[in-house]
Amino acid sequence: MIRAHRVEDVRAAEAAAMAALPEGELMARASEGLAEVAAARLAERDGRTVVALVGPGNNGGDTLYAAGLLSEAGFACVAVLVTPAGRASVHAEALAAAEEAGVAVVVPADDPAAAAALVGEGDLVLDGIVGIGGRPGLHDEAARMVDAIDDDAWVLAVDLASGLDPCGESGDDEAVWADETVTFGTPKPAHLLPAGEGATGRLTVVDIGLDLDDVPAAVERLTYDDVALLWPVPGPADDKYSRGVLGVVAGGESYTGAAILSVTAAAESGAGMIRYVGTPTPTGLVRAAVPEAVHGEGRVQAWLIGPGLDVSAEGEAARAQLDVARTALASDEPVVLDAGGLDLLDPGALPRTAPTLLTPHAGELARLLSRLDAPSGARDATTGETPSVTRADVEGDPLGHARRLAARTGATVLLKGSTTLVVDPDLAAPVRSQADAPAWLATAGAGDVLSGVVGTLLASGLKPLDAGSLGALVHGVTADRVSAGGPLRALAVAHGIRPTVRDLLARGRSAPE
Ligand SMILES: NC(=O)C1=CN([C@@H]2O[C@H](COP(=O)(O)OP(=O)(O)OC[C@H]3O[C@@H](n4cnc5c(N)ncnc54)[C@H](O)[C@@H]3O)[C@@H](O)[C@H]2O)[C@@H](O)CC1
Ligand SMILES: Nc1ncnc2c1ncn2[C@@H]1O[C@H](COP(=O)(O)OP(=O)(O)O)[C@@H](O)[C@H]1O
Ligand SMILES: [K+]
Repeated sequence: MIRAHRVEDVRAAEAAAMAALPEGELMARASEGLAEVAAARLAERDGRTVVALVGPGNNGGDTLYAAGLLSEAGFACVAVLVTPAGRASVHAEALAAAEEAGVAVVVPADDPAAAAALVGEGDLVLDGIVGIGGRPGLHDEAARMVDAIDDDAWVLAVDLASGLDPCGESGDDEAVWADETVTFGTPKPAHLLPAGEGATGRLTVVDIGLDLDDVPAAVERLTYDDVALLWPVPGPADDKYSRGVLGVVAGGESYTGAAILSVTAAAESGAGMIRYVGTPTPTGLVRAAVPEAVHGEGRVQAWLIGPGLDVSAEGEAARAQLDVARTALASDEPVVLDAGGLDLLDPGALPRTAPTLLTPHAGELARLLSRLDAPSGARDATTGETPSVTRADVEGDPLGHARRLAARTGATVLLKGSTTLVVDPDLAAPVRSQADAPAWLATAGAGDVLSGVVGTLLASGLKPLDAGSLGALVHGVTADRVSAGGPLRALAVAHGIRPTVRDLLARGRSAPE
């Protein structure tokens, strides 16, 4: 698992490490690690010239020391001091060391055009303007130098792309857009959250000896090796019931395909048993496509409610299906609520007592929050009234809105997107953030497949945070394999889950202790 820590926890760990080390040792470790990565990238790209953009704090200090090491290694290095008071406001010892090592020093205020021209010559640019002490945004002079970076240069952000909010709460509108970030000790939240990861680029962590093992993370990302740790693997004493029965209320006469996709994905994920509840057309299709599923109500360990479900459908069969969904929601069984099922959430019946996982995309989350916010609880985007929350609002601040929905409902919220966030209703718990899928997965029916995977995991007894994030990881990795760089269809992703889980489990078995 990749764990990103809060800035205050990083600072405390740095202070503890510094107290036990000779002065300057931590910064030396950071700058040596940074210079090593920079030298490797220069060698890969046959680069010779290094431009270091240097700000006023320790981030600039790291960068100056690294520039000195690169100069000693034979690269042509220029330090551009993007600080209001030029030389006077940069890390003095680091500046002296850099100059001693042969780094040329330029103050843009003296001649902005000449400084910009020099910046444009860098094969590799070290962004050392600000790190974890930075506020979002760049001042004008820094922005001018960043604009002068050549399109072909490799931009290496030091600790954090300058201009980002280190906490990853606010956007990246004015940040440096790095090809790679070399961070120290541990990732920071901005590296893993939608508000920062685009500007972060490839993430490389340099170990500087911080001890954060027992410090709770702010953001977590599951990796391949977590599959073997978390995936429910049956033992000799298991039977189909003990492994977890998943009830699926999905599909209707309008959207028949969603039922097949979610039930297929559940079967491919290894559900002990699937009980499907549908209307006649999807029922016939599920019988043909997934003969393993049984039909009708019965005891389950979790319900998946909603893919392709039309809550306004009329007719006896649709009403009977919706009755099952409402009874399941009112029960004390775990529930995954997806797509149309989200419309069944009754604000008066929240929070549910049992584990509950909501799996909206941005538009569904906006619609649900708008409905829950409305005084009557009845307003809906489809009525023509202006919703209080729009899709654009959610896309502008996905984490904030996922947290808001989790707080409002007491449920775990999985917000789908190119980065999928899973937020626990205990807002102090780490946020899970998964970004494993190719953009080819943005295709109709992909969400139905995800719901079948997470439903199976919830039925097997995983808590919603694990079920959601593990499901998103496996869904994304499967999509990547199925796509192999080209188009994919949702049904192919569903069929790819079984071999993907098998291979990820085998990887866990062969991993060294
Ligand atoms: N604390 C430590 O022991 C270590 C810190 N390290 C480095 O130190 C960095 C943190 O250093 P600092 O706490 O000095 O903070 P930074 O160097 O990140 O920046 C703080 C300075 O930048 C100014 N500033 C903030 N936002 C700005 C903006 N948007 N535009 C322009 N100026 C802005 C502040 O007024 C302050 O002077 C880390 O990111 C890391 O690179 C590493 O050397 C490892 C050890
Ligand atoms: N740009 C993207 N890159 C990677 N994955 C994406 C991207 N856009 C969407 N996804 C993923 O594709 C799936 C789409 O789900 P959803 O919007 O519910 O589709 P549908 O309702 O048609 O099934 C989600 O798992 C989401 O995380
Ligand atoms: K930086």
